Amino acid sequence: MYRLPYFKLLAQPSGGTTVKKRYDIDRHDQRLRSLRLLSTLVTVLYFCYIPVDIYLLADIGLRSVLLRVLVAVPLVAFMFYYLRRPGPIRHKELVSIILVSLAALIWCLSMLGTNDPRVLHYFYAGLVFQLALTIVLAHPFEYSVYASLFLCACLYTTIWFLPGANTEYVINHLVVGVPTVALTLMANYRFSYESLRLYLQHVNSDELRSELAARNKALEKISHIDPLTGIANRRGLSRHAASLTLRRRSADKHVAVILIDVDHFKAFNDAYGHDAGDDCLKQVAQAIKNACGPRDMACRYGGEEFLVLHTLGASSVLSGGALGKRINAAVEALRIPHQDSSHAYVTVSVGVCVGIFEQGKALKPLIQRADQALYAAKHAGRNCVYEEQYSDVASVQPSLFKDA
Ligand SMILES: Nc1nc2c(ncn2[C@@H]2O[C@H](COP(=O)(O)OP(=O)(O)OP(=O)(O)O)[C@@H](O)[C@H]2O)c(=O)[nH]1
Repeated sequence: MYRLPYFKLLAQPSGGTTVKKRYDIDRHDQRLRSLRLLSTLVTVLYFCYIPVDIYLLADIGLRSVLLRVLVAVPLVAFMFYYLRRPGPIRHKELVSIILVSLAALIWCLSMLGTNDPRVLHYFYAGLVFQLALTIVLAHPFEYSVYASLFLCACLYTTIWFLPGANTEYVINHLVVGVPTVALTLMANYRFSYESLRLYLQHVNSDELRSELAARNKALEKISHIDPLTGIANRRGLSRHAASLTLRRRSADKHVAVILIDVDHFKAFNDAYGHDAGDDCLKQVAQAIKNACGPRDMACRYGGEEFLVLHTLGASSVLSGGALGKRINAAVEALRIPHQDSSHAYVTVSVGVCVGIFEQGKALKPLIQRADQALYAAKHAGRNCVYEEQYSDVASVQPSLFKDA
């Protein structure tokens, strides 16, 4: 069976329920606000017509006042009370549209009491109710259709009982009434459909935005991790260093940069193959990470080189040199055979530089000094730790921590 696109959209599944239910829930407040405002305006307009009734059709003036005050006022009061209560927006819209339909019925009943033939001109005003039902209050299309049918039934039943009404008058009225009903219903359909379509567009772009945010977050996480060893990469180090400067604004700013380089790694690759080299790097990375404290940052600095940013301060028990030694010992303890090393196992050389890490300043000077210390460790025979102190004014000679 053919269904209008508006109803197809409403019936579509969305987030475990239907579009209709989500639309009603998500747009409740917005729809209620406009329903309240427009209902108030329509009510004011409705009661403003009392003097018009009295002026144009004096014989039904009292009847009109009584019907509007005794019947319409309590109904309007009930509607505004109901709009304030919690409940689904569709129920509130239904109450509002029923009230407008009843207001039209009350108006028709008033007209029935007159003997004044001028009522035939005035009766065209009944079509104003159609405008209120479909365009002004802009209720959901299905409600507007039922209410329009009810209004047509009221108007074109009453019309036969008006003084002086004949077939020609009824046809004249229909000539205006039928297009008014049809065109306003079309306008209402368009409005209902467009509102729903815009809402769905909004939902889709919201979903896309949150999906994009989640993917960006995942991507951001991945981009800070070295895929081979699973520890941080240089980007991760930069991010950590930046957060460190923020956190350590007034605290002790001493840090130790520890550079670790696997000894004779080219020879290891040549002897055992690249895959075994990869596996060795993974184990070394894990050993370095395990040797570090919770506030330290271990990263793969490049190739077979690692860097640890060790935060010194009241909470840190180990000095930079001591942590360097611990890392050196941890790698040696892995006992990864290395036939081309004089130590018979895979070892690392370590360069340490302790210095002040100022906010906004790059780590680079400290890393350069750590690299010099590492170079010294390599030249001293490898598998040892060298440390440098860094200050802007003085350069300090490397000192040996552990004999190879
Ligand atoms: N398997 C593997 N090898 C790597 C990786 N990255 C770098 N390398 C290798 O690491 C080796 C580094 O060699 P060198 O810079 O000469 O240093 P080395 O042989 O360790 O000598 P020293 O540092 O002086 O003790 C090169 O052969 C690179 O190919 C990697 O991700 N996996």
